[in-house]
Amino acid sequence: MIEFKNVSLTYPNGVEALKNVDLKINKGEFVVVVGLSGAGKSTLIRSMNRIVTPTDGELLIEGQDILSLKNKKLRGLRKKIGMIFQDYNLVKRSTVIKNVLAGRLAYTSTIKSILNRFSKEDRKLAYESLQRLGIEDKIYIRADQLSGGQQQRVSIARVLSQKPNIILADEPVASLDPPTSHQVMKDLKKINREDHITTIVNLHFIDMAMEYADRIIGMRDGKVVFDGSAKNVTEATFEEIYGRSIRAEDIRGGIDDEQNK
Ligand SMILES: Nc1ncnc2c1ncn2[C@@H]1O[C@H](COP(=O)(O)OP(=O)(O)OP(=O)(O)O)[C@@H](O)[C@H]1O
Repeated sequence: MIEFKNVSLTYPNGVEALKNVDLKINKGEFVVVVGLSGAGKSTLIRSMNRIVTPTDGELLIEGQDILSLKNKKLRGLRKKIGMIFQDYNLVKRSTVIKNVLAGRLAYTSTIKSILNRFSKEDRKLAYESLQRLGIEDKIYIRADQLSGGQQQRVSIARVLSQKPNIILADEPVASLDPPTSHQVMKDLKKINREDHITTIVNLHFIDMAMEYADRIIGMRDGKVVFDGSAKNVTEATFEEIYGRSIRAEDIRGGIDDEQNK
């Protein structure tokens, strides 16, 4: 379980990005965090693997307050949390398999990783992760030769090979076209269902949030202003979260294109 207890984060420039956040996220949940740009979604997600550190409150992961973790213990936390970014964060000039094996780095000694001596088990796991994403045929292709959707799938395979307990995805579909966006969300949901990995995804498209989330958390101005089952969410809920009416840019669309494929 992940538990935020009265968590606040003020950046050094004085911006209060999180204000008294209280949240409990249970194992295996698929949570989508929505809100306008600047609402604090990235800060919330990045707090959980301490890319940023809240300045107040307690943040418990499996009962442990992670806010004071340092060095080895912090690396231990990050080993079990997979992160997916909008821009994929791949080593573009490396092959797909090398990028996926990077998910094993926390389990491999520095010398072995420099020499590229990953174990047979690690290679098998990396290959199986690519298979689950349906891109095993790209194994020896350089990452920068792939489409955006394929690159995002490589980054998901890298996270899978890390064997995480939690996946954090920060706007994973923001750079993709509508049909590819749906495919990536389906991949994330499938992994969540099959492996029971707690998954927290930031999105700013309301139709995708409604389509894929079990639970939706709405943020505005650093605060959690909505938290509930996706089943009970309507356009009016988003208008309340956003504090304005819905616009075309809030909708990804494309679900029909995907179904017709
Ligand atoms: N490193 C930083 N230093 C100072 N202020 C920051 C930093 N990162 C984010 N902020 C500010 O904190 C607030 C919340 O930003 P955050 O990126 O968490 O929001 P968001 O909802 O993810 O928005 P977006 O979708 O635009 O990334 C914003 O006002 C932003 O300008």
